Amino acid sequence: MGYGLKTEASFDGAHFLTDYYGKCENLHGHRWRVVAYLRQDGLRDEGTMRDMVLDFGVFKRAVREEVGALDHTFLVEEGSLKPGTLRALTEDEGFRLTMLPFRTTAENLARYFAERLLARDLPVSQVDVYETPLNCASYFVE
Ligand SMILES: Nc1nc2c(c(=O)[nH]1)N=C([C@H](O)[C@H](O)COP(=O)(O)OP(=O)(O)OP(=O)(O)O)CN2
Repeated sequence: MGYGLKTEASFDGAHFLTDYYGKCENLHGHRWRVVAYLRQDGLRDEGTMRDMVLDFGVFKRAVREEVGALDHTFLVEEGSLKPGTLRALTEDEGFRLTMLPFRTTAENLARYFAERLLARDLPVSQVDVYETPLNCASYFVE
């Protein structure tokens, strides 16, 4: 028993999968769709958020901020590009990179967003990341 909220945001970006043998080893782009779920046993009992899990406005702003931070960036797994390549992309070309300490799979991105939202004290229960309209990975918070 309990209550849930759901909201979503999307971001455009580029990535490639390290150690992947197939087309995804090449640099390519996605419009990633991120769906976040909150779950709580009871509702707030006082104040502006009485009888809510959380104000939708607070929830959607948090998700938009976390997701928007990656928008129009190149998601790069740390250690996957040579230092000279990184320098050329950032210093010479001025491209915006998001360095991540994991392989940039939809599964890892779902966990990444869940952890970022949990760090904001939101009662996150699940994050889904759609890499394409039909393919989705989920991370569940126990
Ligand atoms: N479990 C996962 N599998 C794959 C991931 C992933 O994150 N988790 N990622 C990829 C690639 O990033 C790739 O871009 C997406 O793969 P794919 O479904 O093959 O791409 P398309 O939808 O463009 O394929 P179509 O050929 O158009 O069907 C691979 N796997």
